[in-house]
Amino acid sequence: MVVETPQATHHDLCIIGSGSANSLIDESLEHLSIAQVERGVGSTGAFGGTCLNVGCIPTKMYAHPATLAASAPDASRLGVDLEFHRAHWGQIRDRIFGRIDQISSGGRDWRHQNENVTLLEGEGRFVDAHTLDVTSANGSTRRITADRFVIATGSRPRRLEVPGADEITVHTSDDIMRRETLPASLIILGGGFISAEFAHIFASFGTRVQIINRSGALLRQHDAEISQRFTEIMGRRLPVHLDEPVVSVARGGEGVIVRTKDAEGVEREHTAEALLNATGRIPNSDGLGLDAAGVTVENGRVVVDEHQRTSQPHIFALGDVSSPFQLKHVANHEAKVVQHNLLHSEEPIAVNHEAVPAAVFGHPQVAAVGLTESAAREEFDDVVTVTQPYGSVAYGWAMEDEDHFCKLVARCDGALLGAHIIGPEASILIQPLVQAMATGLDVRTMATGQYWIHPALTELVENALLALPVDRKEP
Ligand SMILES: Cc1cc2nc3c(=O)[nH]c(=O)nc-3n(C[C@H](O)[C@H](O)[C@H](O)COP(=O)(O)OP(=O)(O)OC[C@H]3O[C@@H](n4cnc5c(N)ncnc54)[C@H](O)[C@@H]3O)c2cc1C
Ligand SMILES: NC(=O)c1ccc[n+]([C@@H]2O[C@H](COP(=O)([O-])OP(=O)(O)OC[C@H]3O[C@@H](n4cnc5c(N)ncnc54)[C@H](O)[C@@H]3O)[C@@H](O)[C@H]2O)c1
Repeated sequence: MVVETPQATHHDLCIIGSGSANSLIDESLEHLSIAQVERGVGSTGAFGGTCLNVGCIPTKMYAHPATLAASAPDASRLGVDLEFHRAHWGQIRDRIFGRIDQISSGGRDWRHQNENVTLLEGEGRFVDAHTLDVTSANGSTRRITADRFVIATGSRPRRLEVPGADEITVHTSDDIMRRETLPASLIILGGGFISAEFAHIFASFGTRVQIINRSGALLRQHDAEISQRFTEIMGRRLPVHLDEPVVSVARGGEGVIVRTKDAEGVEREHTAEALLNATGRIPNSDGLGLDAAGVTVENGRVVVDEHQRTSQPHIFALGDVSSPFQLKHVANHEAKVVQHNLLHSEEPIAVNHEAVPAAVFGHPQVAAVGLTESAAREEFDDVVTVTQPYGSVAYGWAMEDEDHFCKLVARCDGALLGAHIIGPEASILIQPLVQAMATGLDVRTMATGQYWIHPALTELVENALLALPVDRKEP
């Protein structure tokens, strides 16, 4: 029920954010009066959050044509001459955002039509545990109160905090995809997911890309063998500067100059037309007035229990603002848990953060689930592993593959602890291994208890499972 007072409008539920929290609002919450607060994400201030507007979806819509463009050298190894002429950046960009922007604005219009939902377009900030001020772009503020809240404010790109950063254009994933032109050259700072995906996209389209990374390997959070192989392959494709922390940036050279200094004190200068900062994302917990609401924040993340409840039992949180995983499928799962717990507070369900997979849509792709070998060895003393090359199965012969592999980590009794794949279609090949971990299927039953289509690339997974030295007393 909406209650208007001279000071504030009261709602049953207030949801801050229109990303993953958007899926909370369906017919099951029709009986509630809901205020949804959204300030607009990215460079366009769009409705619908990161994944739709500036994250998963547009990046993969760029990565797919990039993979086509990058296939020419692979084809020539197989005796097929393909030639890459050029990427029509403007055409690709307009096709992608012509589709996405409509979905975003359609979602916003739909929300405005919902009878039980009031969409408040502005920045939310708690005044106390039940009161939120919403300040719109024109500076006007509306005050609302609510019985319960969901904080789903996501995360934002980390700012580059070195001298000179305020004087040049430092792109982030929020704005680089909407550039007017394809840059002739690009420096990418960071060696994680976003760096890997944008390096693939721009390098494939013909931009001279270089990566500058503070540490000694790319995708460092992955299993060490995967990280090492990915770093090697990227190093063959484009210049990768490792162990080079950035000390300053400036206008000059081809457009921007990035100065670095390594541990020995050696200073270097790199130049490119454009600069992309991809050094991580910060949860949007600051600026929300969470102190005033009595909501605990640790290391920037809103603290939640297994039911996604914050330190205030009537305030839930989900997604990048509170999750240890900044992944859309995790945020979606957490949203389902929150929805259930809003409706059934007497029988709350718990979140499941076991066997969370992730894929990097670079070239090559990388996909992983579960423990790395080193994490597994820290936890268990009977760890066995196998590293199975793509080139060891028939489809890998067809591809003349020499670079890529599947690595499995298990216990001697056949329990799968982790799976790591680098290579073509890794994001798809990982899924049966995710299923095995989620259902507790042991590696022998998985390998021998089903047909594996011959000679599909999935034989890579079958052979890796068969090669694992399980069922033995000793590792
Ligand atoms: C370039 C990129 C590529 C990615 N690719 C993938 C991928 O392939 N697969 C994958 O699983 N994950 C991917 N991710 C991660 C994924 O996008 C996020 O984990 C997910 O979108 C987080 O959802 P969320 O609901 O927590 O936040 P969001 O979707 O960001 O929603 C939060 C919303 O809250 C709004 N907001 C913030 N503060 C306030 C406030 N004070 N008042 C009002 N509104 C506010 C924001 O404007 C935003 O719309 C990618 C991320 C990026 C940046
Ligand atoms: N395919 C996907 O699922 C996908 C794609 C893109 C982003 N994401 C999500 O978004 C998150 C953010 O992506 P990201 O690539 O920005 O972060 P990341 O954590 O994957 O990588 C950040 C990189 O920046 C480096 N770094 C951090 N602080 C630095 C500093 N001060 N100076 C120099 N280097 C620094 C890190 O060492 C690392 O190499 C990812 O962790 C991921 O969860 C997912």
